[in-house]
Amino acid sequence: MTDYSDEYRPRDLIPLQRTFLRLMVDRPELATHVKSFIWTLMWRGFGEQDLSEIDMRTCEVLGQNVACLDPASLRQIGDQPYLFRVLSAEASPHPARVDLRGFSIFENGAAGLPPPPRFEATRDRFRTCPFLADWGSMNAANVDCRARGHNRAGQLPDIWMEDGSPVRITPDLLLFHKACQLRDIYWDAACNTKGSIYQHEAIGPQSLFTTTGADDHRKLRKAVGGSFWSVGTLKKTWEAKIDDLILNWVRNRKRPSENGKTIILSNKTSEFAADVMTMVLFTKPWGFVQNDRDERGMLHAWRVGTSLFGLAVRWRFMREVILSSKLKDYILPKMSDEWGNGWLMAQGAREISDRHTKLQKKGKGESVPSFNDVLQTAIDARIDDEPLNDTQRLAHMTLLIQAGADTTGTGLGATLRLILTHPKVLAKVREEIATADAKGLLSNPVVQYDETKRHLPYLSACIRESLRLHPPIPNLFSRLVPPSGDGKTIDGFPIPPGTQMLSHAVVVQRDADAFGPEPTDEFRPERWLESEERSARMEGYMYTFGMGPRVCLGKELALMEMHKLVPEVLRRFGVEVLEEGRYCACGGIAYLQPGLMVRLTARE
Ligand code: HEM
Repeated sequence: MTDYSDEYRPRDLIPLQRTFLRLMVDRPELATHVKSFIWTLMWRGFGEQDLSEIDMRTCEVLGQNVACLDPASLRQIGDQPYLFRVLSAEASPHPARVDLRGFSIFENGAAGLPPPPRFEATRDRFRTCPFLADWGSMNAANVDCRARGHNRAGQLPDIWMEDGSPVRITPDLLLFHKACQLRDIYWDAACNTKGSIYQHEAIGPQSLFTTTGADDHRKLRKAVGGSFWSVGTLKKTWEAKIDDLILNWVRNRKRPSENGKTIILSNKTSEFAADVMTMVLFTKPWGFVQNDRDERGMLHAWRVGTSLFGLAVRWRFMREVILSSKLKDYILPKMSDEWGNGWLMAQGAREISDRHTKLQKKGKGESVPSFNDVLQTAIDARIDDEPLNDTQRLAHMTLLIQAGADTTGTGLGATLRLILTHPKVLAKVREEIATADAKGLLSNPVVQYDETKRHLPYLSACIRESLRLHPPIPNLFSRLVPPSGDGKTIDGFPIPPGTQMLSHAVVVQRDADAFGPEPTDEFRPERWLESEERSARMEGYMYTFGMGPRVCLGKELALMEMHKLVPEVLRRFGVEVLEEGRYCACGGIAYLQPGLMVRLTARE
């Protein structure tokens, strides 16, 4: 019998797995004892062809027995008949696994569609549309269903490897799911390059978010980031203006025609956040609050559009064929549109042009007020002493509205939903607000950011807990291990050069080692209040706003909005929840679907 021991080296997964397969081939009777088999890091040293052969072999030996079988090669999945054979075998792979792999944006992307089909439907989909299986580029979409699946109790946890080893989504893309692994991925300056799916023009010119190279990103971030986004500047320059918006928002809700009326509160919070963004960008908000509506359907278009956006960047066929043809005129938003993302871009362009006119007048000595908004910082920004051009400025403005409006709105809506649907939590929050109010610790008419943090610790804990449990951007943000070099080791796992590494907030923020011992899929604000030391440790594991050099630019702004509007809603209104909706992760973003439907009644 072959001696396998020389190839068996703990932690050295490749020889280990290779050896294991040889053992199974030699002694197929042992395969009946195998319950689950997942290839990990198996591709190193193999070409695609070899991988396919290895998979064939694996499926032959293990396909009939194991409950969870994960082949190694995923490219050209549609051309691999053995996969269908495995899928249709009696002992099929774990359905959640197949969901994860075989599930595309088509099934999963659009709101309102039925829940993800099990592998039967997935298999049918491949039969009819094998070209959908361009996994090399579409892979990332599929992890969305992990977030969704997680809500369907019991489906996903068992696909994680107990020892924390990464889950391979495609041959060169690894998903890490332990919170302790995050720092090694996102704080490593050598890996601050984003994967190639960000390099596309389907969504316009490069912005902070789509800049892939570490150096280019650093320069752009330095130019358009900076102290503007610090908590100190935001408080000094913008908090009073945000107060005005909150007062308007509250006034709308208190109008006789509105008081006691059924509303979708989570949509109203998004409208508020959208106006904060447009105000911070251009000084004068675009009217979401003033007109008490989703102006030009921008929020709606954003939610619907992210599925297309996801498809455009991840599906090579879409990106390279469809969007390079005339068809793109029918698919992508246009500046001539009267609504949605097209209108957003057109309005952004008008704001920029209007600003140039005003600055020219100022240059001629006319009386024009000074601006201290984001647009002004983009006009003043320099990269290597060169100003940005207007296309770059517009890309920046568009990105900020998209990145900061509905995301923060979802953060607000989800926090209110979780508080309102947990009666004990709600009672504690109300009591905390009432006590602080009675002591005169909360400003009137609008609570200040610092006051909530200092005097409403339980409410602050609710916000953190909501951001942990229901992150508004449950997306995959990949970083690249330098293609040349020795690769990298994370948590003891060797990662080959050229690998894309990523994580997912929904998954990682349920890691019991980081956020336990309380059940991590439950809303327990108390976990943040046990001790400062524990709370700081958990904060270090939070991935909701990303981490490292590409951490969210608007994190402090989003937190400020949440620490102001949430207490204001709860102290100004009685709230009857008519339909709580559900947290829905879709196309890389999340929102409440169909929404948090409530009746607000003004309190004296
Ligand atoms: C609760 C609300 C928000 C959440 C959950 C959130 C989440 C995130 C995450 C996870 C990233 C990191 C992406 C990566 O690693 O590549 C990010 C980046 C970014 N966010 Fe936010 N964000 C929020 C609000 C905002 C706001 C209000 C703004 C407005 C300024 C904003 C602007 C940005 C920008 C510009 C980036 C790209 C930063 C870079 O690559 O340098 N976000 N956000």
